[in-house]
Amino acid sequence: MSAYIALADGRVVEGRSRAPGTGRGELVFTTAYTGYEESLTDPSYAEQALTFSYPLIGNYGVREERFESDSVQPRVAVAHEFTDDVADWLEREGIPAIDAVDTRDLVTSIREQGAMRCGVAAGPDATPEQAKAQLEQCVEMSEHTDIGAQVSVDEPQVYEGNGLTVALLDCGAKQSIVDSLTARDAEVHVLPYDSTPEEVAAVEPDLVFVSNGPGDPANFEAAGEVVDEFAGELPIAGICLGQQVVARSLGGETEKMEFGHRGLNQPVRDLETDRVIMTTQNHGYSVADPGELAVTQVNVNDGTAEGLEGVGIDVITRQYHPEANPGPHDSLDFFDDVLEMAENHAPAVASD
Ligand SMILES: NC(=O)CC[C@H](N)C(=O)O
Repeated sequence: MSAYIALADGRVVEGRSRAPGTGRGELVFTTAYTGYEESLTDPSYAEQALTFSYPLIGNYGVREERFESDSVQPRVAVAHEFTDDVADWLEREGIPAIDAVDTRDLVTSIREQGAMRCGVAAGPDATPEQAKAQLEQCVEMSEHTDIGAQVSVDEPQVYEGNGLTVALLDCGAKQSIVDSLTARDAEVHVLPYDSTPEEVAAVEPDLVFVSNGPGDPANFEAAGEVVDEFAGELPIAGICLGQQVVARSLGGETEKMEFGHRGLNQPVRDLETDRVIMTTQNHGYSVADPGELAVTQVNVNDGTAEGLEGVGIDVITRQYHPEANPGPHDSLDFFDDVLEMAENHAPAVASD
């Protein structure tokens, strides 16, 4: 069965349909060699077409306990070869999947021209024209202004715990972030991405935590207002989109990267200890100006900001994914550090 990927550069790439349908999104690639279940369920991939550069995807099956959310998040999946397990899963989820593609060539195009819009058509009756029609409807990432609503909870959800209370602004949070906090006894209130400062204050948090999420951080204004309201008063943490939202709110700026960082072996140097750790990443924007915050960690490959900290205020953020899933566990201590910051933040814990 045939499949077509129409690229914004005018090319149409032919492959084999492994799950039928049409779709569109920003074509990006990940170099992750494991963790396809986690990547395919990571809400940060919403509105994207995900290409795996690793040639065989699916060789250890599909197990729900490894999912980061309850559905497949990219709009399209592309690989050199998908196993039947993964192809069947994507078909059940209605996500077009295409393999038998020269992914080395596709990745080279993305590296040279940047992440680009694409449209796909896959299945017995698929035609290049259908793929091109999808491409025509495909908008730039920053134009998905309602993307938060697609991935956030509608109503607050509470994970009970005996420790500190965390208000987690769910901009498309991975389950592992919640799990990393509850594993450290925190009571986690997962709040809608557009919660007001009053709604956040109502849970009496010891820590405000802005999650990862898809698309342009400029489209998460409400989360920025929460940060603006509480910075200096309550400790603040952020991961990935969370770092970007926090930086923007505190006088910084973000910019779109050429093709982003997506993989499991991005080296990050801590400027204080000079130690290098391997990190999991999945982002297409970066913090170009940290505003009031100090850059404490940088990417060894391109020098982009990987960690930010407050100067005189309790803020710690990371551009990479300390929760891993998939990927290395080098930076799990981030969760200990932010909870310690919250524990030591003098006015946060009421003494009746
Ligand atoms: N994983 C994330 O949180 C991604 C953040 C943002 N959507 C980006 O692409 O940069």
